[in-house]
Amino acid sequence: MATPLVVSEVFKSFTMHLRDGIKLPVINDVNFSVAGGECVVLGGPSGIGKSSILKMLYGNYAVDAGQILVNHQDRIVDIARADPRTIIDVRRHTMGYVSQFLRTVPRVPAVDVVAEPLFARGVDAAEAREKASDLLAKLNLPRELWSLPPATFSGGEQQRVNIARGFITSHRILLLDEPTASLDAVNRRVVVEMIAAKKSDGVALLGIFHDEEVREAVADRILDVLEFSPRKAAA
Ligand SMILES: Nc1ncnc2c1ncn2[C@@H]1O[C@H](COP(=O)(O)OP(=O)(O)OP(=O)(O)O)[C@@H](O)[C@H]1O
Repeated sequence: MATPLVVSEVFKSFTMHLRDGIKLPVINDVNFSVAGGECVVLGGPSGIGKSSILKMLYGNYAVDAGQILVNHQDRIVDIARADPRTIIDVRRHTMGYVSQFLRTVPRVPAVDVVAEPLFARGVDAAEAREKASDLLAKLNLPRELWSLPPATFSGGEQQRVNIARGFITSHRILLLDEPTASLDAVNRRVVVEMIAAKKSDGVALLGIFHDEEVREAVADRILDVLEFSPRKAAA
């Protein structure tokens, strides 16, 4: 089977249109791949470009040059050049993303927020809700919250809903942007176990973890993003 994710010669800069079009180079010549069953962690100092890399991979940020090759339903898709419809299809079937914050939808109960990626894939609603409930129980979200919209939940409760939503599918690639930032020690351990289970299932994981204990527990490899920094080249 082809490698799930291959990033090759990627460059990214931000153009500040309100500041005379000043160009801020962020990363140069990014090269790495993530194999199935592997968890690669993006490391390096604050502001070096870790989140920007994840956002490019997920198709949220444009890429100046290079390729982001994703093995999607037995063909290779280059996210750097894919049209929006293809990117939506890749997100639905192949590549998941757990951001640090939940984007809450008014009036939708937590259990349906979690089950939604399965609804989108045509899974039976009762089956999807059962799987969502299992994940919310595993993440110790109080049962009385499951039927409520998450808008008023605490930061850690919202983050657990977000993690459950990101982990509910069997996507072959999972991008994790600080998924444990607002969690207590017990729930951090649950997430570490959930990541280990994804690895055993052959999922390719790429994440940012500022918590050193979590990073050490999940990382097969730490990629120092400083290596790709234009600041390094200028030093
Ligand atoms: N949308 C944007 N527009 C302009 N500049 C941006 C944008 N997003 C990020 N940047 C800049 O790109 C650089 C890298 O930011 P990024 O968030 O990727 O870093 P990071 O390594 O994830 O940082 P941290 O560990 O603090 O979260 C920063 O200098 C940031 O200001």
